[in-house]
Amino acid sequence: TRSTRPQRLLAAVQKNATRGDPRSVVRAIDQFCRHKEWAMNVGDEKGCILDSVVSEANPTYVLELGTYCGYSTVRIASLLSPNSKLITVEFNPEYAKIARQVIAWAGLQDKIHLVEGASGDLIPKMQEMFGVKTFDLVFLDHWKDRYLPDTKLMEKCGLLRKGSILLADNVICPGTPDYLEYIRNSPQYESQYFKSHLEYTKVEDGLEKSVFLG
Ligand SMILES: Cc1ncnc2c1ncn2[C@@H]1O[C@H](/C=C/CNC(=O)c2cc(-c3ccc(F)cc3)cc(O)c2O)[C@@H](O)[C@H]1O
Ligand SMILES: [Mg+2]
Repeated sequence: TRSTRPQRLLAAVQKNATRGDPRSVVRAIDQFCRHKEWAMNVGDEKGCILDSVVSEANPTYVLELGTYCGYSTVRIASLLSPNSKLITVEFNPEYAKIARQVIAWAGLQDKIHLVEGASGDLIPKMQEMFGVKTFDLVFLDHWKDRYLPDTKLMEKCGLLRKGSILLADNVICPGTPDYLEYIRNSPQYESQYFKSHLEYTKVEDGLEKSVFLG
């Protein structure tokens, strides 16, 4: 049977990236998506904004919602300090299988916990499963109608502390109107919009960075 796009993306990583070199994995995926097949990775332009937010936050515990093929997982983890951890949530087993191999090729499996399941089921278990108290940074990049309910769930579960950062992809395209409305009007968050473009295109998109004020 014909291969899937994630399988072809993984093959491009294994062909063009150097084992143990996360930046070469990121570059190989961007090349594949720009010149061969578009895929819904955060991409290189928004990826630079992601890099600066991660570097500035220097987080110990990071949560990513929506692993897909692991592009942003590798991009974020490559910037983390030695004893920090990235937990990434993915409910599609096929995507999880590909992402595990992309993460392994980058040599980042010791920094990353990929947990399979739905975010709504896993968020309430984060503390018991991983001994996490609160997350310093959350990257939201899963189904766009899940950003708001999962943010409310993280608040309810006490997973956010004063200064925790939420960084949301695609707030313009495909768009997350209910999330934007909530987060920009809530007195519990200080938000900032980083204008950019939809990965590998000239279409407008952007990231919304929101700091939880506690
Ligand atoms: C509740 C739950 N729990 C666990 N995993 C979950 C989950 N909900 C989704 N997932 C997982 O996360 C990824 C899904 C990502 C969804 N992202 C997008 O739809 C997306 C789309 C575009 C896009 C823009 C313009 C177009 F014309 C077409 C597509 C760009 C993007 O950057 C996107 O992120 C995928 O791996 C899915 O299995
Ligand atoms: Mg996205």
